[in-house]
Amino acid sequence: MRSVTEHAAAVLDLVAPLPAVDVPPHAALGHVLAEDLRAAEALPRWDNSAMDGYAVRAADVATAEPSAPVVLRVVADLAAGSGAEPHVEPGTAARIMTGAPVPPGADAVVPVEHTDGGTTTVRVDRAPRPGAHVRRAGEDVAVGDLVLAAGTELGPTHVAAAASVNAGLLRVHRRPRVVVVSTGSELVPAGSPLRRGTIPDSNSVLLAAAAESAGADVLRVGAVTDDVDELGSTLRQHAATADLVLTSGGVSVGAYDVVKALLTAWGGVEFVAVAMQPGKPQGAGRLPGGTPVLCLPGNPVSAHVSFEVFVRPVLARLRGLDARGGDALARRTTRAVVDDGWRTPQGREQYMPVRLRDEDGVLHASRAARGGSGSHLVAGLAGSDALAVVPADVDVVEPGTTLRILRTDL
Ligand SMILES: Nc1nc2c(c(=O)[nH]1)N[C@H]1C(S)=C(S)[C@@H](COP(=O)(O)OP(=O)(O)OC[C@H]3O[C@@H](n4cnc5c(N)ncnc54)[C@H](O)[C@@H]3O)O[C@H]1N2
Ligand code: MOO
Repeated sequence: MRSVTEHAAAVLDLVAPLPAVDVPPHAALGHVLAEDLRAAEALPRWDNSAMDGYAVRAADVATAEPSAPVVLRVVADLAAGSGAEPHVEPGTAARIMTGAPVPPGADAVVPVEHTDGGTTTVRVDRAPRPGAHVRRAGEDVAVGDLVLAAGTELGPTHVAAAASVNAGLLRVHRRPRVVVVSTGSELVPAGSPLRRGTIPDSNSVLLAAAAESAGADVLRVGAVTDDVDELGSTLRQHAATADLVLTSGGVSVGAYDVVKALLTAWGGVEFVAVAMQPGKPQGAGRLPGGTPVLCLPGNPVSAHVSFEVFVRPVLARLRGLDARGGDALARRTTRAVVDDGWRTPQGREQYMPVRLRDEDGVLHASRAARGGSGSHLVAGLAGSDALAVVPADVDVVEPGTTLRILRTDL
């Protein structure tokens, strides 16, 4: 049997970061930056007012107080957006709004509350310190500063930072296009009438949602029957447009295990037993045109675990997250104390769906489904927010043990 680490490395080797494309900041959410973004403009671009009020020479009003106000002549009215550059000579002021460039000569802003609000002359009754309420050019970033590093997964604050330095386009990795196919003659779309023997296809729904939440654009083909020709034409039809194809089901030793039968005949895909539970039977390789394909086991919990352990890191690499040098999986791991014990198969690393609870800053994990580790317990899976990882050489997990936790809720 192949270890989890070996199989994870083998599937990662199938892909490389996708090429870069240019997208505007408002469309860049969730993309990964392909190049450093440096500031072409300082931010703020010019000294500007932090208050609605009057731009003054601080020395002119140094003695101002309510009982002895200083009167200045108002020489300009500067709204935000005004490009005017009036010179504020001694004895004068410019009315100014928040965000407007501070005019030459002025070195402080007096908030309107400390004046009479006049438009031809203004009475100032409080002395500002020099520099008061002036936002300095370049105090946020200077020209040439690094704003966002290559490899950053762009969230709302990142795209805002890019827009604020006036980036019209961002160089990001293209999002992966993932095709999801379920196999099994027992499968019908959720919501269809069921008869004895048929079940709803939950894996294509699971895997499509998981891939989308991991930053992919997904085409969910749905379910095909255990017919080699049907699967073959479906894969041929969609492989050309995909960066990654995910199948579920049909990879073990059954008489109708169609994925294994077809892709073994096509060549290019290796079917292996991985020392894990669930998720033992796995296929990985390439379709005839070269598109990477990962063939996950059909049991729903096995498909979920396989996605989290093998597919999510593959999507991270396609998206360009490698550039950060981090392991996509490592960032999602933590440790927790197990509340309930259970038996585990020896020689296979176990991934147990658990629910996490914070108790005085210590993370606790308990099994999410009453039945425990059964790889068919798909509804119970919805009550889990992580997978507890039990090392292969352990056969009993005692309550109170600390285990590595792979979070699936982040
Ligand atoms: N004789 C053996 N039988 C099995 C072995 C084995 O080693 N020897 N391994 C078991 C393990 S472990 C797993 S995991 C499964 C994997 O089998 P397949 O990938 O071939 O999956 P299927 O047989 O197609 O389906 C398994 C199970 O999952 C249900 N299923 C499949 N697809 C879906 C779907 N899209 N939505 C919901 N449920 C799905 C299917 O109805 C079966 O109940 O093999 C074991 N058997
Ligand atoms: O390995 Mo299977 O994936 O246990 O249910």
